[in-house]
Amino acid sequence: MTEFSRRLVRRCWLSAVQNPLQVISFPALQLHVSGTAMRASQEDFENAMNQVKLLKKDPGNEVKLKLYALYKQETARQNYVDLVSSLTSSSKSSSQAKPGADRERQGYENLVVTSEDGITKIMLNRPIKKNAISTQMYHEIMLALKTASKDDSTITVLTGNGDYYCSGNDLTNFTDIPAGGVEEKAKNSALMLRDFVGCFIDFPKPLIAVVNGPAVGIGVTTLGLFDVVYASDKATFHTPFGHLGLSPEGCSSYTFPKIMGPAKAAEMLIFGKKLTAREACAQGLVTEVFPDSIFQKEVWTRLKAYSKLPPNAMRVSKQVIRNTEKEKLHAVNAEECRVLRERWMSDECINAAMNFLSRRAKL
Ligand SMILES: CCCCCC/C=C/C(=O)SCCNC(=O)CCNC(=O)[C@H](O)C(C)(C)COP(=O)(O)OP(=O)(O)OC[C@H]1O[C@@H](n2cnc3c(N)ncnc32)[C@H](O)[C@@H]1OP(=O)(O)O
Repeated sequence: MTEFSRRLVRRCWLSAVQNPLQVISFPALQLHVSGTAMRASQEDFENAMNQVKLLKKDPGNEVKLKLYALYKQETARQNYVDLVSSLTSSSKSSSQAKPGADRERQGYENLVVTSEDGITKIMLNRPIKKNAISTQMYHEIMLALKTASKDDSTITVLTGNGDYYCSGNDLTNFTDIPAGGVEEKAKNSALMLRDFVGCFIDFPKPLIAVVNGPAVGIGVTTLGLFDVVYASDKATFHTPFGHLGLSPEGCSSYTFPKIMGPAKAAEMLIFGKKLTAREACAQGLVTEVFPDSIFQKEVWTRLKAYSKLPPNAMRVSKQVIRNTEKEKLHAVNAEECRVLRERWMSDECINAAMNFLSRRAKL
């Protein structure tokens, strides 16, 4: 271990232990040598990362998560470039809609929300991260759903920008540890998840998923709470909870066995079997699959026709279909969040998240 990397690792650890909040805002791994700010080179940084992996004494989950938070800050400049690039691609994507005919809702950082032809479209707009849902996005989606539930559109659509529908929970969400430590983080996350899933359970109008590409984790589990799910034949459906040391959410522990039978649900939710769009359709999770080349055209033509049906009849029909289940779904949601709160503090879960963040594991 070089003197440089020893100092770098020591500084990360000391900061993490002494002042967790300061560590989160620690400037991207700058060292001060003889009064001059010196940025650690990529090589120094990678050396330090390797040394951390070789340490004989485990520094504990909390310190490890903070080290990875610092690791993510080193990628901040890349994130800036990525964000600009996602802005460019979102303006390309929204150009599919007719300019002027579309009422775009402002104020969302990672969503594009539009209303046209009686349809409110909520598009996850973080294509560079495969539409992984950051903490801020959870709040933005909740706000968009609450707003859509009261607007004058007749149906609401959730879709993704870019090649993915959604890669699930952003695995860096757990590197942002508050002063109360991992326990407080797990408690807050469970509360947020409960509210988030609650918005889908209570959504009063027809809710349609337009699954434009692969869906992972919570991007899949919540599909059981949609009224209709259309998928491109490029979409896949993956709930790798076992691999991540996690357990099911989004009411999937109840909706999936109901939709596809307990054995098929267990293969997905316990063993993480990934389904193709056609398999998901055969098992009832997806309503209809379209060839990718005609997916957008076919789906939007159909949705525009549906949106012209009498809105009150659609609303009432949804209520008749779903209302008897609501109480049960809220109870399932609460129990899933309680179990997950424990899971998030487990070594199995923290190690899996760190393996992904250190680029040692992908699905
Ligand atoms: C906090 C409270 C709520 C919690 C609710 C519980 C929810 C649980 C879940 O959703 S579990 C599922 C979590 N998701 C994953 O495990 C997916 C992880 N991602 C991957 O395995 C891969 O990225 C991939 C298979 C989705 C795509 O692979 P590939 O096509 O090779 O692309 P990249 O890996 O290069 O991805 C590009 C870019 O996106 C970043 N990224 C993708 N998915 C996530 C993610 N879920 N979280 C964070 N970041 C993600 C990836 O790191 C790349 O970023 P980079 O360019 O390296 O900066």
